[in-house]
Amino acid sequence: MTNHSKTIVIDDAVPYAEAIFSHLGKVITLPGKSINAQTVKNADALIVRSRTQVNADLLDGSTISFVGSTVVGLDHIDQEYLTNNNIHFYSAQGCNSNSVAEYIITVLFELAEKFDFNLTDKTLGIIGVGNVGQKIYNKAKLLGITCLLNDPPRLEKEPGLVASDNYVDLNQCLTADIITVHTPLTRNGKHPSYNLISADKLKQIKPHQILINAARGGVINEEAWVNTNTKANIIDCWKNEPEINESLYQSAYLATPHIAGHSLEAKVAGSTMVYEELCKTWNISTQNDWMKELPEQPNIITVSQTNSIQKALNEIFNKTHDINRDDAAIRSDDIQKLHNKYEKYRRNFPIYREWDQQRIKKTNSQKLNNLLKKLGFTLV
Ligand SMILES: NC(=O)c1ccc[n+]([C@@H]2O[C@H](COP(=O)([O-])OP(=O)(O)OC[C@H]3O[C@@H](n4cnc5c(N)ncnc54)[C@H](O)[C@@H]3O)[C@@H](O)[C@H]2O)c1
Ligand SMILES: O=C(O)[C@H](O)[C@H](O)COP(=O)(O)O
Repeated sequence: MTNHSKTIVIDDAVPYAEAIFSHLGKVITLPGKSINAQTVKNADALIVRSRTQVNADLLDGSTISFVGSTVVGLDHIDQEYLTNNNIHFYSAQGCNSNSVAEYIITVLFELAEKFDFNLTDKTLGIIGVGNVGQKIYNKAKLLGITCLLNDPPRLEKEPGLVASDNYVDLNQCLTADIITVHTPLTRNGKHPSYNLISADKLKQIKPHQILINAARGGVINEEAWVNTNTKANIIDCWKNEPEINESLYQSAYLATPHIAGHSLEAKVAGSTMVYEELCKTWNISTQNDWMKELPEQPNIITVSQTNSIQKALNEIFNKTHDINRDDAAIRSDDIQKLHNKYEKYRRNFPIYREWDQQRIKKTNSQKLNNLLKKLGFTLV
């Protein structure tokens, strides 16, 4: 039964918002950017993704006592303000890490195909080995890709990692053939990540190297990146989205509109994690009736050839999430059109499912079948 005494304002990009949250109170859904002081003034809970700045300007004078974020990045949340004002805050850490890891692995296989190299001959540098970075590392290891890892804050907490894994300093990590960044965007503290790959650091990059940013705009210095000669730039996260830097955009071999974490599983995990926390906070039992709204399993994937495992995997990854389609969807030489398409496409992003939801028709290669199982696919 709906509790009409409570009001919950929710970003309308939170999937199944009405179905999941409506038994807890009156649900008001709004585009994240349209959530303002007026719309939250008399509400009890606010549930955002990344497009709402949560701070004193938004919440001063409101009745909000719970803020939930169904995404991971925290750079849009003034957590100190929330603590000081006794507002309960919860964010769905880890909810989309597998989605981003699958995006990166898909990108790697696409690059290998395009530039005709063998991934097992390359090194992959992972900067930031948290939920996302660790999953990329685990998958890369299964696929025989050599990794260099960099995460000074994690090493301080777990010094034993140096001995057991390929942890290196940033300069060494920047020698990898392919470098991918997965730190949060932070400007303070002992290890700020803003401008981590600075103009100076970019001078170390050689023309055979590939740079990927699916973390946040600003971790790699964009102004210097535009003028850095690389083999390819892959960019999912940008400064000033959706008004992204035109020259950097044109330099990108693959440019996607901040969708690496947008699998259906990731979005649903973000929503349900916040939902469970809100139920706990309000001391209300959870319900799962809304789950009947989830779409059916995707169709079975068939692989057209198995002579090359790398090519077969590229085909399969592309069939689960077509990253070239995401790039093409926003491509435009007219920067204004690009900016418009950017936000529109990500807000209406086509549903895709993670590997563990996918069924593959058993191939005639036992090695490929084993690898697919280890990567989470079901063979039928
Ligand atoms: N493109 C997308 O759709 C998408 C999706 C999810 C997350 N993200 C971004 O990726 C970031 C990472 O996500 P996560 O779930 O792995 O977060 P996480 O907190 O689990 O991991 C971040 C890791 O980065 C490390 N780190 C912090 N500062 C560092 C520094 N200066 N140098 C090296 N390592 C550093 C931390 O120690 C931690 O291990 C998020 O904060 C978010 O901004 C983007
Ligand atoms: O930080 C995160 O979790 C991701 O960047 C997330 O995918 C972004 O959320 P969105 O912009 O879709 O609201």
